[in-house]
Amino acid sequence: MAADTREPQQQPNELPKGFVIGKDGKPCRSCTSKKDFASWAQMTKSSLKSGAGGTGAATGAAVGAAAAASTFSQALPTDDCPADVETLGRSTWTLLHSIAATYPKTPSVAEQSDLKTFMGVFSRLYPCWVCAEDFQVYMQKERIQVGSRDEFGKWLCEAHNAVNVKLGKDKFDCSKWEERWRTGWKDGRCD
Ligand SMILES: Cc1cc2nc3c(=O)[nH]c(=O)nc-3n(C[C@H](O)[C@H](O)[C@H](O)COP(=O)(O)OP(=O)(O)OC[C@H]3O[C@@H](n4cnc5c(N)ncnc54)[C@H](O)[C@@H]3O)c2cc1C
Repeated sequence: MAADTREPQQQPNELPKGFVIGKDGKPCRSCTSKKDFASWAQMTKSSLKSGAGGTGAATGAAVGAAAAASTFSQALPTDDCPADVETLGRSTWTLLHSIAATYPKTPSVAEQSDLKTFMGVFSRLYPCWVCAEDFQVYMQKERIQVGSRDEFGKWLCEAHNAVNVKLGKDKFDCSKWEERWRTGWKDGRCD
């Protein structure tokens, strides 16, 4: 889902849609879904077998990917593998929305400052670099709201929705963010 054509462009000509190379020129697991990574492994293995590789850095990336991806694809049914873009995303949203859920209703100046700092650093360190770049742009456009739990919760919900829209998913109803992440649903299914 994280298909991206931005720099670095050290990719062989034919890549499965959604496969992303990291800034180090190697396959970026945390930017790519398991499915796309496995497709890349198959393609790379076949192309290496037939002797039709790319050149220079692209070939290096391909060889690295073949080795990494063959292990990765064999290990698909287990959970103890490096996170792909979806597992990483799901876990991260859980952390972020849970931070919103426990953020004070009336935060102190220090708490507001901590949250701003955390989110700024987070947006630079997020392991999927294409996701991180877009999130930084989002944060520049939509200034973070940290004045209260509800303010931050809704800001984060809208930020998550921006990613949902980018990925072609439905928007979440942000009036329900607390039910989803703090109180549990009114129908009692979380009790
Ligand atoms: C900062 C960030 C940027 C990302 N950028 C990309 C990207 O560029 N490309 C890419 O492929 N993936 C990206 N991801 C990952 C992506 O957002 C998803 O996490 C991943 O695709 C798995 O999606 P999912 O359908 O399991 O649900 P997720 O989107 O992970 O959501 C988890 C749960 O949160 C709830 N939820 C959904 N929307 C909202 C909302 N708006 N507010 C509150 N709760 C909500 C739902 O109950 C859902 O099941 C990013 C993740 C993060 C944290």
